[in-house]
Amino acid sequence: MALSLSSPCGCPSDEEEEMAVFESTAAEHGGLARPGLPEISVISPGLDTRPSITGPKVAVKPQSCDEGAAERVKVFLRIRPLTDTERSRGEEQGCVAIQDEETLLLKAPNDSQNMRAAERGITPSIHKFSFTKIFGPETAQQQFYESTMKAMINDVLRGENRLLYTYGVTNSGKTYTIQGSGREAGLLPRALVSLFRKLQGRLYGGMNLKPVLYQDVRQLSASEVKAEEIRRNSLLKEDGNSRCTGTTTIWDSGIGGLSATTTFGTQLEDTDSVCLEPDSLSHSGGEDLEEGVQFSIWVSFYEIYNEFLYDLLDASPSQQPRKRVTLRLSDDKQGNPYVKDLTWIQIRSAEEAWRILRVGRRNQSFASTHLNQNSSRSHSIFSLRVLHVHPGANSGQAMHISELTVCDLAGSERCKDQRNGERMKEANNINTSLLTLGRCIAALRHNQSNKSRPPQVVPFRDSKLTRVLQGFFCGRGTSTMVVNINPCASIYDETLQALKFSAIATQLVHGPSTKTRVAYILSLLRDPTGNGNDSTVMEEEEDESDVDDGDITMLDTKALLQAIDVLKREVQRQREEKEVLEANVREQVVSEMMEVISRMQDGFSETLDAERALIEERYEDKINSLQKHLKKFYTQELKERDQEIEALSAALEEKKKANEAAPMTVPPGDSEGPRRSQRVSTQNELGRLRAELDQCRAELCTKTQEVTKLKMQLEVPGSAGTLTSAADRKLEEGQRNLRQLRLNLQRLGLDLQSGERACCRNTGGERLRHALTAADETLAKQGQILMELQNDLMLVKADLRRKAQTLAQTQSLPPQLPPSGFAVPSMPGSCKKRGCGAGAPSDPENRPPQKRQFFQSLFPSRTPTRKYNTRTAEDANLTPSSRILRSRQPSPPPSPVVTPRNLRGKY
Ligand SMILES: Nc1ncnc2c1ncn2[C@@H]1O[C@H](COP(=O)(O)OP(=O)(O)OP(=O)(O)O)[C@@H](O)[C@H]1O
Repeated sequence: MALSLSSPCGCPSDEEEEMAVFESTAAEHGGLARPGLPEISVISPGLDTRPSITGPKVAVKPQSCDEGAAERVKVFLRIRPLTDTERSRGEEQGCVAIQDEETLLLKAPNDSQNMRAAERGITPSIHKFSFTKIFGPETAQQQFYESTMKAMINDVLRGENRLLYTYGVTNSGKTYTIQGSGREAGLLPRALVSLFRKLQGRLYGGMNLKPVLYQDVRQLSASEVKAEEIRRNSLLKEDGNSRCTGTTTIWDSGIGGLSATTTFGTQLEDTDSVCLEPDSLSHSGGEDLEEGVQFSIWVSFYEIYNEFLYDLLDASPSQQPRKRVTLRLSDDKQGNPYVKDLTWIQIRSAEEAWRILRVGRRNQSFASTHLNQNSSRSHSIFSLRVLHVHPGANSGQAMHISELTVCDLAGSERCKDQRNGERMKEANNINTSLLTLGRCIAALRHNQSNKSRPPQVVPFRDSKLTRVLQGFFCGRGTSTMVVNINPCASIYDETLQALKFSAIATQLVHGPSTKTRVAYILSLLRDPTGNGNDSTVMEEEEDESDVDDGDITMLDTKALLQAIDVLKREVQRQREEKEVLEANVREQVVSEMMEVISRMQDGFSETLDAERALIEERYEDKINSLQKHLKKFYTQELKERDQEIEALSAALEEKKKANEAAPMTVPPGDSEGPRRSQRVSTQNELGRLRAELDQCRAELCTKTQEVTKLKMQLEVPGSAGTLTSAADRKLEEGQRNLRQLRLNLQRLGLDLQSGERACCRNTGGERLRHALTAADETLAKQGQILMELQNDLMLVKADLRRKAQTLAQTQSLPPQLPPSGFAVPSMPGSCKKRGCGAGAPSDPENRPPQKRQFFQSLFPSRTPTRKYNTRTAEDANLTPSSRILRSRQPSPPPSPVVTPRNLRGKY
């Protein structure tokens, strides 16, 4: 698994530093993931904690080479356990894994946005984070307190300012961590108990010293003290009243510390019933406290709700609900922000502190959201100020003031998940202030790591939250962050964003006091070039003349005008810087978009290719099946044709044999003349039909070749659609031709059959005439083929007419006619064929009796007076059909005149 780049020396360059911040904060601060991301992103607190390319990350304890001994901001991670309901919902998918005490692995579940982005190659699916310490779900409250907050109490009592704030997605356990639930007291009650145990016997008895402004102390007059006393008592009474009206209230601040069990009919029920086990707090005395100093403890509690500040300890004597008064934020002379008119209550025990806290919690904004039944809709800030009072000093003079602030931030959440308009507005405000906090931390980090460059303006003023916490980030105290996460898979993406945010905080160091705005302006006046390279000098100067430097009213008009000029230049410079930055960002956006588009293009063309291949495959299958069917069909057709042809050939052959055998069996005689001539004529006809059959065969062969050619064309791949349609057309044409051929063949077959029938019946004149008439009709139907026959027929008819006329003329001249044996020369051929010629056998024995009778009855008056044993030239020119027709013509009757009409009537 590849890891992100590392610097082997452990001291990264400015660019690398920026990159680390960019990588860890890109998503929530509008940054961009860079192309070519590794599979795993590594986000670690140490500037010198660098992942190795070849091996696993080696976490090195923070030791910056250029930051000396500056202490790093502590960021603790706490993972809350899954509830039974969450388990049953299948939220446990192992997306949060503790690698060691400092390293956490986040693996994107399948249905997360992060996984979808990872699948597109935009971001890694596994993230590695490092923290000061990681606490798993099994961590007890006491253990967590000891590792995180216990030391802070000592620091505060030593006079230092400390901030602890929780950060995380909604329902991740922030309130549980700060306040606790049920018997599991959180950090704050434990800290209060611990503090007062340390201060046993060291509390300042008076109430005349009160914290004011940012960190000032004011001596109160007697009447003011009285007013303070009344306010304090009323608050404690309020808590008492609440307890009395509740069903069960037990408050015990006995030896074991603080314990309370309260059951209210409100949503605060759980959090109000916090208790500490007697043995959970080890005794820790105040041995290390400054000798002789007494301590006065004051607390305040307020919330930032929808960017408005509300005092949670603003006791209402009437107990009637009234419109809440918003508080204002002001700056003191040094430009330090403070909450104006905030209620500060002096407390003398942990019990009192806790009771005050409970009163405040009752005023706090909670609501039920889809993720948390009792969700904090505001950032709540509980502050505890410790006045270090020197007994030797003038009455009421505080030697020093220190502060412990515990901030329970509202959980970040997706606005779109909120269905209620009010909840959505709250979520929006929460997210905006958290975003500003992130931007402040990022700017601070940038300024710390890029000292050679002009400092960025830290946008503390952009939200109320960052303004009130500003001092802790600017050197007037230190901050500790507790990141709470919920290991549910369904909120993985939000958890990832929260961790990325916290990753920047892990890179912060507790620097010396940074400049306030006034101080910043003054520094610019001292160094009009605005290089900002005077941090060390400024810090030293600030220490010496803090008050003087902060008073901008000391400057005269000229200096102020000069300051304005310098500021204008600074604004111009920063604007240019931003423009360059924007151009870079745009460039990166464009290049990344281009990459995404090209990836999409690749994807589309791949899909297109696959589709094309699929369609081609389908069409090839279709063509193959079409070819198969056509092949089958034509094979069948050819087979049938072959069979028909074979049958016809066999019939022809048989007929041929029969015809060849006929002259040998039939003895020559007078009556055989016409039969033979008819047979010859029929044979000729058959010969002609055979020739036609051969021609048809040849045609069939050609068609078969065409079909084969078509088949071959069908087998040629490519341009399937056109080829198929062309093949279809050709095949249809071929089929039509074949059908035509089949018809022709059938006709020919019929002709042959009728010819054969005629041949068989050539002994019966009438039947022969009928057969020939039928053949004639059949032949007449063959338009083109019989055209010639028709012509011939016309010729023959013309000839007959002529002969009939000649005959008529001859009969009208009796003396010129031969006496006997001379027949009318009407149709020599036909006479010859029908046995009327001189060469015809006259012996009645040689003729078949029935046939001779038939001929005699047919031609009763004819005598073979004239021989037609030789063919005339006219005969030689006759076509077979003409000859058949002539043979069909009977001998002229003995009537004196034979007209063509009469002859035609015979037919
Ligand atoms: N470490 C823990 N052990 C047991 N239960 C816990 C733990 N952390 C949180 N819970 C439980 O999880 C639920 C949500 O916790 P909590 O209300 O503290 O979340 P939150 O982060 O403050 O939410 P929001 O931001 O919405 O106020 C509570 O029921 C709480 O008791």
